[in-house]
Amino acid sequence: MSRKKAARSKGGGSAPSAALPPPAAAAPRSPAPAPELPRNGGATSGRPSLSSSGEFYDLAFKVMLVGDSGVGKTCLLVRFKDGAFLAGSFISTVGIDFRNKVLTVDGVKVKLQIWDTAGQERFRSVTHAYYRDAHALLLLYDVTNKASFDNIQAWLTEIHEYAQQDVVLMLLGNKVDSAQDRVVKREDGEKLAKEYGVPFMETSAKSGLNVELAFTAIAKELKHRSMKLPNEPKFKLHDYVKKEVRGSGCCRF
Ligand SMILES: Nc1nc2c(ncn2[C@@H]2O[C@H](COP(=O)(O)OP(=O)(O)OP(=O)(O)O)[C@@H](O)[C@H]2O)c(=O)[nH]1
Ligand SMILES: [Mg+2]
Repeated sequence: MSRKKAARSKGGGSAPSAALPPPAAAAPRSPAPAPELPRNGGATSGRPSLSSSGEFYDLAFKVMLVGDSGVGKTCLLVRFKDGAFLAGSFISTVGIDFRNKVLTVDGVKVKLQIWDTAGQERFRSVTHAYYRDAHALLLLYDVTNKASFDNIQAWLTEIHEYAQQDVVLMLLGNKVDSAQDRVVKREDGEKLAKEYGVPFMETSAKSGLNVELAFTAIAKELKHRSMKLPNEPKFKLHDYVKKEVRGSGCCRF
């Protein structure tokens, strides 16, 4: 399993790095959860745990970024983790990489271990092995690349085959800052998401639009599933995303 980045046609740039945890096993569809991170979702213990970066957290979940090569998975992760954009460079991810971030959700510290997968076909067998331990998947396409949108159906088939049935899934149309190059309309993304019953939002790793929101929404859903309090109303991810996207002023970059 390599964490290195292979330089692609558009030149150099920095990439996230961290010691890569291995998948629990190579065989897909076997429902054995990783002991550290129980299925959707579980506290690691009754007490807070300490992350490798020295931050305490109450709950930990694995989130996987998937989608065609070049849609902006690595940039989305870097934007979320570091608040920066890897401008002008495209260093295609090799295999899989990961970064951790601890969020505070309704007063609870939630650690997201975010796995950044390679979109290139040749690494597909590597990423397959990681699906089954993912608590949530962010599936990306690029609004300036029609093929990446057309491939969403194939990605959903793959997800259906390899991920857990109860995995939290969200569709993201990235690069909305590139308004002049847009070829996939927001309505098309909305329609596809509705067809498959998944929450949807448009994002920009470049401007930061909705990046925090996408991860926060996932963390909220996982936290609510894990810590359902009596008398607490059910958290509805779809409704939350709709409300927050409207509030974020979806089309300002
Ligand atoms: N304009 C714009 N460009 C972006 C955005 N996100 C990523 N890019 C650019 O798109 C290219 C690909 O981004 P990456 O994040 O490396 O793509 P990836 O999905 O990780 O690709 P693989 O690792 O090959 O799967 C880079 O040149 C980025 O600078 C965005 O939101 N807006
Ligand atoms: Mg990448």
